[in-house]
Formats: sequence, structure tokens, C-alpha cells
Amino acid sequence: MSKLRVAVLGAKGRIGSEAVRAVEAADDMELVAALGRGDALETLVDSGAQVAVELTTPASVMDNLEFCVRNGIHAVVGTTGWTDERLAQLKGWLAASPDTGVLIAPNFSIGAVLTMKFAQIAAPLFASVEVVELHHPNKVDAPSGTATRTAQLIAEARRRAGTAPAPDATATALDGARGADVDGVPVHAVRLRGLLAHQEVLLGGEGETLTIRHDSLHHSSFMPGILLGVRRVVSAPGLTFGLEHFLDLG
Ligand SMILES: NC(=O)C1=CN([C@@H]2O[C@H](COP(=O)(O)OP(=O)(O)OC[C@H]3O[C@@H](n4cnc5c(N)ncnc54)[C@H](O)[C@@H]3O)[C@@H](O)[C@H]2O)C=CC1
Ligand SMILES: O=C(O)C1=N[C@H](C(=O)O)C[C@H](O)C1
Repeated sequence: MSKLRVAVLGAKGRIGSEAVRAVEAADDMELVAALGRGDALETLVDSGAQVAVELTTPASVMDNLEFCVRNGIHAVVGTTGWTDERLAQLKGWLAASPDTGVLIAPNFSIGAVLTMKFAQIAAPLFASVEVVELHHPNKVDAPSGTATRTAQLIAEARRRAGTAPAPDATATALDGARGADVDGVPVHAVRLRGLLAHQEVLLGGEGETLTIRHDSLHHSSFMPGILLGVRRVVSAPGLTFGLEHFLDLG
């Protein structure tokens, strides 16, 4: 069987360098390009890449994806910074290249995907819910893509169930003291030396609380999800948002 020809964009970054090693170690993949900032995107075409793993920055991801999609190169994207406007633009490019697939995964780790799933189930059953994400201090965006997605899924689940807004008597507050408001869900971001990527979903009801916590302790936690994404995206044309769509979660 021929190997999947894979490129990594952001190959010198924290997660990109780990992805380079993971692709090199995968029996069914060949690393054909490893691009850093300033490297020519034409290398992707010249190397015959079938899938590009995009792990750069919110400032670079759109140009990279436009090039990939226009050239029929599938993409597995971990980079954050997704807005409705950006998604609409990407969908436009994909409409003009209907055989190309793009997976955007706010988080590639199985535990984080399950945290989102569990939070969706629990959120309509508790009066209160807030999200706390905790990351290394070199992270450039806040709140994290995972926390934003988690809050959106929570809000959607509560809307569907007709859950009342969470009680909150705060009358005066310093700016930021109650976190960022993502679809009505407070999201708090901690940046602390020593941490990697962590998230808690705090839920509260009458006389009880539930905390759903996930910890990524090493960038290796994201690799099985990235490799799964590479294997699956080649036969999933269009946009797939969330690794859960490639997992059998029941
Ligand atoms: N979805 C997920 O599971 C995960 C997503 N991330 C996200 O991935 C992104 C990268 O994170 P880190 O590796 O921690 O950042 P980083 O800053 O260590 O790495 C980014 C790399 O991309 C390079 N780069 C910038 N523009 C480029 C371009 N146009 N072409 C090629 N390379 C370019 C930079 O020079 C840098 O080496 C962030 O958005 C982060 O939130 C990080 C970990 C897991
Ligand atoms: O920058 C990171 O490190 C991470 N970014 C992603 C995010 O913003 O959710 C995924 C994970 O939290 C690690």
C-alpha cells in the first residue's frame, strides 16, 4: 500500500515539531515537507503533498489554507483563531475545490474531545456552568480555541434544552473579573509557567458541584488525533469541524 504524503506547516513550533516526529514514525505516512515561517508554499506542490498539517498561528493559517485548498491539498488544522467570518471564507474556497477535505480540530487530544462531549451532556442539567482554561504563558491567544468551542457547545445544549440563564447577582465588577462572555458562558483564562494545556468545566446545582477536568501533560497527547485526522481527511471532502466527527463516540 502506498504511503500518505504528508507536509507539516509550523514544523519548528511546539506542536509542529512533535507532529513532524509523529508523521516520520507512522508506518503509513511519509513526511514530504516540513515548512517554517518564510518557506515557500510551492514546496507543498513540488513535494506532492496530499495532506498538510497546519500548526502555525492565527495570523498565518488563512493564507496557508487558501493555498492548500486551491491546490487540492487536504488539510488537518490545529491552529486557533476561528471566527464565523473565517469559516465562511474557508467554505467558499472549499466550494470551488469540492474534492478537498479540511479538518479543523480545536483540540486533538481524546480527553479534551471527551471533556467537550461530557460538558454538553451535563450543561443543561445544572443551574450554573463556567469554563476555566489554563495554559503555558507562551500561548498567544485567549481564551483557548478549546475553551471557546466548549462554551459554544454548552450554550447550544442549554439553548436546545431551554435551560434558564445561570444565576449571577454580580452588580459591580472590575473589567475581566467575571471572565470573557462566550455565548453567555463565562470563560476564564490562566497563563502559568509550568503548565501545558488544561481545562475545567465547573457545573453547579442545588447542593452539589461537578468538575470535569482535562490535562494535556505533553504535546504527545495531540499526536494520535493528528494522525487519525490525516488518515480520515483524505476521504472527507468539505469542512469537518471537530475531531469527534472522526471518532465513534456513540
Ligand atoms: N488543536 C490542538 O490540539 C492544538 C492546537 N494548538 C494550536 O496550534 C498553534 C501553534 O501552537 P504552538 O506550536 O504552541 O505555537 P508556536 O509558536 O510554538 O509554533 C508556531 C510555529 O509556526 C511558525 N509559523 C508562523 N507562520 C508560519 C507560516 N506562514 N508558515 C509556516 N510556519 C509558520 C512559527 O514560526 C512557529 O515556529 C496555536 O494556534 C495553538 O493554539 C496547539 C496545541 C494543540
Ligand atoms: O496553544 C496551545 O498550547 C493549545 N492550543 C489549543 C487551544 O487553544 O485550544 C489546544 C490546546 O489547548 C493547546
